[in-house]
Amino acid sequence: MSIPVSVRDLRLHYGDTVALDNLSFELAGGKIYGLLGRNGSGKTSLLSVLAAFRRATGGTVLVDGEDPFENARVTRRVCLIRDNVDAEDADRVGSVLDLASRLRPNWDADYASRLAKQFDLPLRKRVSGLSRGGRSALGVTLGLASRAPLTIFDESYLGLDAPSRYAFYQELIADYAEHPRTIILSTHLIEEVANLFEEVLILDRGRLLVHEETDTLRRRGATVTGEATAVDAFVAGNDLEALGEKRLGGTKATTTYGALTEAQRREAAAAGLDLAPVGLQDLFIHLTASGVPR
Ligand SMILES: Nc1ncnc2c1ncn2[C@@H]1O[C@H](COP(=O)(O)OP(=O)(O)OP(=O)(O)O)[C@@H](O)[C@H]1O
Repeated sequence: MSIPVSVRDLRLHYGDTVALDNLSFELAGGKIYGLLGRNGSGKTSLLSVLAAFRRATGGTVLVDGEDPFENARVTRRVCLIRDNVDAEDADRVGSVLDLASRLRPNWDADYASRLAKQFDLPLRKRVSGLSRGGRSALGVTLGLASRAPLTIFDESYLGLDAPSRYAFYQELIADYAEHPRTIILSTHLIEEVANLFEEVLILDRGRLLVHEETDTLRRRGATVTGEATAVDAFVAGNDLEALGEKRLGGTKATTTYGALTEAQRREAAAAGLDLAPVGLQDLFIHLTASGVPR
């Protein structure tokens, strides 16, 4: 039920603004992908092209092997949930779900009802009367219950409060395990969702900066923890770039950038230091900071 995505030399311009600049990548599908990037890096533009909401200026986009633009066979199998959920303001929430049940081939009505209850969706209320959290809850319900082979959440759950966001993450993982599909999440809440991502793409000013498995990406850095002087000696002795540090009494944890060699790992162990993969957010901040050599 999952579908692959292939992007070659994709360009998208809005007048003089270059939103996407020769992007190329392949998603095999059947995974949860994280799409990260600073404000204005092109995430929404990319996702809009994948879901055929916009036509590319140049390059090739294949979703399940076909150009998605004005291609109903593909678009009915792609569900993009945007920040401000696409629903008529005058419609009642219940009618929006009804409409989705008619448009979405894999719609699961029982699951939609269960999600509506879980997220306290007021079915009789008009969309215009929903709070920001209510709009996000509607988006999440539409996105999950659609079970579209390519499901995309573009920051659409950020209006939910923390308990509801965690409920969404749990639902996503549980439903994805039972009904595997290709899922892309764009987010600024990196640490919260990092564990969901099997692969991560980072956009930077319209270009693809990183496309890697999450575990591989995390090994681009390390958190070195132990007795403070030993940590400092290890970091300085190996000429490691420190991204940040935390101290607690005589103990220190320094986040470093750069993959460690086996010899360095052995040296750390011999010095009584613990090594852990680095947090995705720390890496993201480092990689997308202006002035950092790439
Ligand atoms: N409709 C539009 N008209 C003109 N420029 C646009 C339009 N939509 C986006 N842009 C520009 O294209 C670039 C990419 O924007 P996009 O919304 O895709 O980025 P984003 O990564 O989703 O940003 P954010 O994280 O802030 O939502 C930005 O420079 C933005 O100003």
